[in-house]
Amino acid sequence: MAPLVSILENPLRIVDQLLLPHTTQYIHIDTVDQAHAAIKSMQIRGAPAIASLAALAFADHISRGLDASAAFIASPEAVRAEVEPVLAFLYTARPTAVNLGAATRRLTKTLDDAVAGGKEARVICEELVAEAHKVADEDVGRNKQMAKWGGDWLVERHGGIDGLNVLTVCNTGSLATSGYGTALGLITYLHETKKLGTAFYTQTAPYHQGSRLTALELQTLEISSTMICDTMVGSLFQHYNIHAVAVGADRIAKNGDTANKIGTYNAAVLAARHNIPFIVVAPISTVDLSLADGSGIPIEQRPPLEACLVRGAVYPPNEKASQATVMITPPGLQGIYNPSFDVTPAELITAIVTEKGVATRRPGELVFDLSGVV
Ligand SMILES: CSC[C@@H](O)[C@@H](O)C(=O)COP(=O)(O)O
Repeated sequence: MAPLVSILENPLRIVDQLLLPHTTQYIHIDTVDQAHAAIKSMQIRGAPAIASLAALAFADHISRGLDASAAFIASPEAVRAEVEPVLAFLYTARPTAVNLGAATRRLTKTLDDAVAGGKEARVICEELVAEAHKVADEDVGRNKQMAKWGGDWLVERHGGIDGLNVLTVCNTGSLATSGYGTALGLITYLHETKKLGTAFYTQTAPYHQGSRLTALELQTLEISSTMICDTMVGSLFQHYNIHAVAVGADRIAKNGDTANKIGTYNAAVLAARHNIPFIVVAPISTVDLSLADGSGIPIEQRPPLEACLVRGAVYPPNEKASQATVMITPPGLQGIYNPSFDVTPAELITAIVTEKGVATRRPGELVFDLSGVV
């Protein structure tokens, strides 16, 4: 079966990830406001995918202005007055994934360079649209590159054996990117090169990116897989031969400390206890060299209610009500901790894979120096 697609263009649409895996419904994104709301509500999620959607919604906004000869085409200053608030607004949609900020900064630089180069307003807008499309289009190619770097590195580390069992957390596949995926891309590459044994994945409560989205992607790709509850990682490591943990990232500090989906840190601590390589797979746009370490990474706190609810299909199947959201806590429960991400310290990470290659820590060092990688 064809891989799932998170974003379709012309007209811009996204698959509503709140309804997956039981309903596949594409929703139109006609405005920057709709893109912001879709990212915030997690109808689309995954650090690269939200950067791609923000860039494409921005491109559509500018294109519509060009087609309609909008007032902001009047001068370079008017373009700037239009563009800067739109980019600043998109950047506020979710705080931890730095790719969104990397995309908005990249587009701001395109604007600055074009204005400094004395270009006329229409040309500046055309360059902005082209650059925004590049943000989304580049993603698939670099994902395939990272998957190969990381997959080949892992196979070599294990002496070229087949049947590698890899655990992943959350969803980092086609749904979380413009296509192919990061950590799930590595798993897909191992499958394609016949080196994969089984892909294990956590359910990833409370949003269940694992049991709803990774499950669907692996099923669609016909990759041999096994789901575990988040609480079973230690048991898995005790009872199965797991050759690696591969995860994505929302932001990586200069020293390699990595923010990723809540539960990643637990898996990293247990992987270290069991001497299992722990691999982070993420594009360079995820590295934030402005942060020396992970203590400065903003961690998004999701609404407490999200941790009290489970969404899914009615079971056993019932024609009257196909989907339902149920509350699993007593009504009115107070005191709920619901951070969306945690930070895994660099010392627990064996390798960080970007499109430039595989970075490892120097022998005896607890941290990475990623300044040379970016
Ligand atoms: C290629 S996706 C990388 C990360 O964004 C992913 O691992 C993750 O943590 C996603 O979190 P989410 O809250 O679903 O957006």
